[in-house]
Amino acid sequence: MSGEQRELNSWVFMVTARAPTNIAVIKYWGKRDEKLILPINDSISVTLDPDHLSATTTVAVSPSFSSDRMWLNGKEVSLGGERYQNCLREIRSRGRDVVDEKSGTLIKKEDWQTLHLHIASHNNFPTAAGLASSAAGFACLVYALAKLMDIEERYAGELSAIARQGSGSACRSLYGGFVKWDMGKERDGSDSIAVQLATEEHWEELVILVAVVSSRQKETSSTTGMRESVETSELLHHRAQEVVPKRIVQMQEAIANHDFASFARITCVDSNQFHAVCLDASPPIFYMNDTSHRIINCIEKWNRFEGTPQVSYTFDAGPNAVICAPSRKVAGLLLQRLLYYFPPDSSKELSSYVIGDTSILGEIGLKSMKDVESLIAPPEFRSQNSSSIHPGEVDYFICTRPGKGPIILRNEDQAFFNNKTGFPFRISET
Ligand SMILES: Nc1ncnc2c1ncn2[C@@H]1O[C@H](COP(=O)(O)OP(=O)(O)OP(=O)(O)O)[C@@H](O)[C@H]1O
Ligand SMILES: C[C@@](O)(CCOP(=O)(O)OP(=O)(O)O)CC(=O)O
Repeated sequence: MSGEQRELNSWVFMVTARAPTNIAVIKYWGKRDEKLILPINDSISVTLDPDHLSATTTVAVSPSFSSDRMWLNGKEVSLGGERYQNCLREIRSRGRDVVDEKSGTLIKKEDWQTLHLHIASHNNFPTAAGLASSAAGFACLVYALAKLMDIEERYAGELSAIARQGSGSACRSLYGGFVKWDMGKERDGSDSIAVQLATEEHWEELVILVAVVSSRQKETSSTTGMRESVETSELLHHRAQEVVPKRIVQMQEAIANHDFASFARITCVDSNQFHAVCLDASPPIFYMNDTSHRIINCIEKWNRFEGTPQVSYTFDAGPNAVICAPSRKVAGLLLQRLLYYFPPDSSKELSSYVIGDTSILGEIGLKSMKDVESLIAPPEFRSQNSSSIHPGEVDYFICTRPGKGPIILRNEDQAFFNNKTGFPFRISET
């Protein structure tokens, strides 16, 4: 940095971005390189609407900062972990000369190595509950820092390869719509990148419903679960070598052709195989719980009753279900079923039980809990008794859809730092 800028130590330059989560329909499970986070198979995901599930991150740089610091959901967290350090190092090495137009400050590219960063991020959904907070979080961090440092990709997917080093699934959150993560072949991971298969508009009729079964932190992290599966499950190797390559081709075709029946079939069997791999690990890993199994049962029964898949289900490393319907009409039928089987416990209002894009509720005439109480058993369950109703087992539902990739939020009111000090407005005491 030049002499006169060194004296003007008061400037703060910052950028705020928002990035979505994604849900895998062909799962990533298993690494061939733990440090670079290189997978043993390709995967495909749908990006979820950031209005309902996303991370928002402000990154700031100032000569007045004495160290790199990060606040996650209002609480200071350490940036010392290898994954944060790898992302920061990769991003810093690509930083370019930047002029902050407001203050006229010039940051030279070599300054990025010595200037410290402040990072504040908030998720609009529970962190570490198996709702891919790390995917949205690392995608957002890398995207925001790339804007701050004016980084241009030297090859398509370069930013996704950096986000991947934060959390594998994060690479897919750099794009909207339908995304494939190519496992790649190179040892340095440069070809292990995300590629957009289709934008969110390509199949915008899809409706996605997340059943949040438990928002508590899970027992086995994805990272540990994957490592133990690679080390002990024979099924995992068969899956990666024989099964996934075929499914990737079939899934790409299903997405390209809006073929919901194939999309749903592959999504369900792939989720089930991923959980079978976890069960095949030694000791076995359980991510789904009884409620998850009941949700699967309810959907399988409905699909079989109709003779063709009405909706798909998939579960990541946790008990929450992500259910996909081909249209608003079918999503309405799905919601009626789910609210019938899994009503809230008596204390909850409908408006806090179903959140996100709740317009479908109105379309099916559900305005209050009274309407939910008067729902009748769906035809495929008419022969059963009331023991198939499980009040209070689902925390809440999020109604969403395929969504767009990361964006920059230009309104200064959306930043988490005071633009004079570069420190958070509010710091949580907890
Ligand atoms: N907004 C964020 N910005 C940066 N890092 C984040 C953010 N949110 C979460 N993380 C990181 O991700 C970690 C949680 O990741 P973890 O894999 O345990 O949960 P998850 O992503 O919710 O679940 P899964 O990846 O299994 O779907 C946090 O401890 C934190 O390090
Ligand atoms: C089940 C999954 O959600 C696993 C996600 O694993 P992570 O990306 O969280 O794991 P790390 O790379 O170790 O951070 C399937 C998927 O998203 O493809």
